[in-house]
Amino acid sequence: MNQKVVLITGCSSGIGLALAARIAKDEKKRFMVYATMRNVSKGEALVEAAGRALGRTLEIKQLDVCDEDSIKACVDSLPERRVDILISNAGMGLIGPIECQSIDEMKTVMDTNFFGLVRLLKEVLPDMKRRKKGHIVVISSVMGIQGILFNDVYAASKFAVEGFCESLAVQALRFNLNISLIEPGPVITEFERKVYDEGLKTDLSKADPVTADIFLNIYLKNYKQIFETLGQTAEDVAEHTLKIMTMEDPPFRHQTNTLYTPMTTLKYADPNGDLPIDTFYKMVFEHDKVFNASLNFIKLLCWRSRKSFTIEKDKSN
Ligand SMILES: NC(=O)C1=CN([C@@H]2O[C@H](COP(=O)(O)OP(=O)(O)OC[C@H]3O[C@@H](n4cnc5c(N)ncnc54)[C@H](OP(=O)(O)O)[C@@H]3O)[C@@H](O)[C@H]2O)C=CC1
Ligand SMILES: CC1=C(/C=C/C(C)=C/C=C/C(C)=C/C=O)C(C)(C)CCC1
Repeated sequence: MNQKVVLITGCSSGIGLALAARIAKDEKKRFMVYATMRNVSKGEALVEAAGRALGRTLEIKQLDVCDEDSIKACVDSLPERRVDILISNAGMGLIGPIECQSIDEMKTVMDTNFFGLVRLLKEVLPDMKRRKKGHIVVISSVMGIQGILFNDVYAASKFAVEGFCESLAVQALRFNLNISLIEPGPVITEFERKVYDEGLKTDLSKADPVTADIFLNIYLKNYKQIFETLGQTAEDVAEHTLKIMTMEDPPFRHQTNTLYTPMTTLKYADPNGDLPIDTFYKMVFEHDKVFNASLNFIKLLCWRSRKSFTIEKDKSN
């Protein structure tokens, strides 16, 4: 059997966990999955989700994307060090006014989200080039193409990921390698809870009252509602990723959330870059009118697309 070897990072929860379990349970058994996490004692949820696939098409391994030695040890432990599909998923969020965040906190975000990917590729890319075969799939974000209020450093880390991959993609093509960026909007995972809880704990004493007010009474106040309205499940993102992984000619970018695309389209619609900034300004600061109206409009779209999906499904039965 010609199974593809898949290495995924950050599989203790969320998208990584859902994706590892989904592809390990592939009906055609097309994949051998090495699901990695920095702390293997957190593997219980994945063990449960993987079920009978554990020990057959899925193995759990230790890998910390911030530790070069752990990446090397993990790749060295694979048969012939072969990785056909690398899924760089491990990541973390950070929200709040920059004047309330330490440089060390910011460095940890860059170190995990950006240098984590760089370290992985330094270990895996030379072998892929030699074999002239491989697919690098990176869980980026809509924030890899568009900044969002109070996500300054997180968005910067995902922009770094995107610039890095866009540069590398040309060279990769010369070696018959593909790179794909998966760009989810809000996804309901541990990420949301961790970021929100940390956000609530932010020491706002270094922020001026206006900034503190915007963060607490606009951003955090609407945060949960945004995830409830627009949020996708990790399983849904896993399905999108599987589709991209199995394409003959995979795209460089793929957004997973059609409810969010009106927002990212603003970026491509205006070369001056003012349209998304002005629109977000209105959505945030005239939020009573514009923001709620926008969310209600998106909810309506969501309801209609679910309805048409149900009708399509009914038709096909
Ligand atoms: N949730 C969302 O709204 C969105 C998320 N994303 C991206 O999706 C990816 C997955 O996030 P998501 O599943 O939502 O969040 P989770 O918090 O559920 O999962 C993040 C995973 O990354 C792991 N991780 C963090 N640091 C390291 C490290 N140094 N080495 C190895 N693993 C590490 C975590 O491990 P541990 O349990 O040990 O902390 C965890 O397994 C991230 O890259 C994120 O930026 C993109 C768009 C939207
Ligand atoms: C929709 C929207 C907003 C919030 C978006 C959020 C919160 C997106 C989160 C995305 C995530 C978590 C991506 C992870 O990589 C604003 C700026 C409040 C107002 C403008 C419209």
